[in-house]
Amino acid sequence: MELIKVKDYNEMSKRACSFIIEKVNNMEKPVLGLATGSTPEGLYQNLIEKYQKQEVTFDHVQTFNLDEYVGLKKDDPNSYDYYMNEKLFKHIGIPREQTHLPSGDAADLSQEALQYESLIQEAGNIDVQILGLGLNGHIGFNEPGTQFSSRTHIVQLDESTRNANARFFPTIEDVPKQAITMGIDTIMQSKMIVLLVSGEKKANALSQLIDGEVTEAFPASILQTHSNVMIIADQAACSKL
Ligand SMILES: O=P(O)(O)OC[C@H]1O[C@](O)(CO)[C@@H](O)[C@@H]1O
Repeated sequence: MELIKVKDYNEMSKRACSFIIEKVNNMEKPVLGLATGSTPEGLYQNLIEKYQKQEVTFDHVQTFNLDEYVGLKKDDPNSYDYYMNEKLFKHIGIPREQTHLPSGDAADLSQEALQYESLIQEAGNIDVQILGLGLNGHIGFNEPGTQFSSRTHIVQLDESTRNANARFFPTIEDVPKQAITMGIDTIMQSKMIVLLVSGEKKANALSQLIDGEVTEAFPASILQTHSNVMIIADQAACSKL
């Protein structure tokens, strides 16, 4: 794993943006894996600015998001579909049919999970997967205890994850209890992984990811075994290393 230490959130976002643009501009058909949460918002803002300055285009790009809440419709302001559209897709001229998220309101969620896996394979797998880091070591919505061999599946969200994400919802009761997420093995099949980590509250998790044992009790620890991982982390997040 390569660790790039940067000053703060802005630097992290800019660094990630330059890296993605370099890939997108130099690949014929790049396949990007995207994440939600607060961490990548700065990256997406930077990408929008670069698009507006005509330094990058996205019409040849396909995207696959990590996860989606179960039970929310695409137009629900708390769905990840809505988040991605508002914070990135509608600003960068990417054809919506080239963007993919698992559908959290599919009638048959198991079938949806299988189909999502097939779509990723058909696209030739993910070239660069952007990841955030959960406080408990989750990646995507793969909570502690998830098998490393997992593929796209339905998960019960930990109370700690529901609490951490409650800030986006009117009340904690409104936070869904389930999600559909790429599995750990799905994420690990990405050719490259870029993990973004910012803030002091992530410092313990980052230290455990880098120096802890590889265990299903801390899902992100599996990244130690991937051959091409770049971590871009700010000073606060690196404070326990
Ligand atoms: O970036 P945040 O908001 O700290 O979230 C970290 C991770 O947790 C999730 O939001 C899921 O809880 C992921 O999508 C994200 O990568």
